[in-house]
Amino acid sequence: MEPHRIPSIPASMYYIPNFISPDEESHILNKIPSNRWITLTHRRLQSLPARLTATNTLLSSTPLPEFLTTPITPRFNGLEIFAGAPHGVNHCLINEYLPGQGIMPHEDGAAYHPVVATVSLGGTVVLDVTEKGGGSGGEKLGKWRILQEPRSLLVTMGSAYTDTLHGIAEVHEDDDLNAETVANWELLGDREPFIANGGLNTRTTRISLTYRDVKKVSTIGSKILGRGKS
Ligand SMILES: O=C(O)CCC(=O)C(=O)O
Ligand SMILES: [Fe+2]
Repeated sequence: MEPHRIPSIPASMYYIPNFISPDEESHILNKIPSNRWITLTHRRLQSLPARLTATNTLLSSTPLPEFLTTPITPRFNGLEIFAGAPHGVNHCLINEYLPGQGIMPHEDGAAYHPVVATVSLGGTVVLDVTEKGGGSGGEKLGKWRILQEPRSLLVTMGSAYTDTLHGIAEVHEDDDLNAETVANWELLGDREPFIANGGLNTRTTRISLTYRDVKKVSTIGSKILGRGKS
């Protein structure tokens, strides 16, 4: 993973362009169920294999569907991305953003083992990453921009997971994209379109798959079956 590390960001974020092929990308896009979207004001999403409960518990005995695991999760294993996670990947959030849509700056929090792996499909966006404030005000907080190309993988772990917020601006264009302003510029699969376009990225529909390990998994199913005792 070391060659993929994004420099300048707190440890650790990694960016891998072309993590999946164009054929794999269209296969996944075709398999996303059209009738399972949960519509929010600024985007829509699917939470698989189930939504977390109010206590952030994954209450499901169904594994992730095949289109989300093949070929992606074996590649995570090859890179040992979830090697330290108690369950490995057990959850995936599918987010869809139309041009002009985004997500407010937030942290993913303690419900998950502190590793997120994001596969991007469709369009390109800038993810804004900011250092969390210490509270006293005054101090200069770190800010970084990560350009996420379609078919790329972004991995966030460690203090990048615990000490920063991430968000996507609600814009139709990302501008001023260059070596000075984009933290993963040298790691991009293809910088040419942004250079040719004067540092602009025109948003098109983007779908992201965020893979995680939900820490609390209910054993209710196995209790019902009388297999819960260990
Ligand atoms: O779409 C993305 O890349 C980010 C999604 C996100 O931050 C989340 O689902 O928590
Ligand atoms: Fe997030």
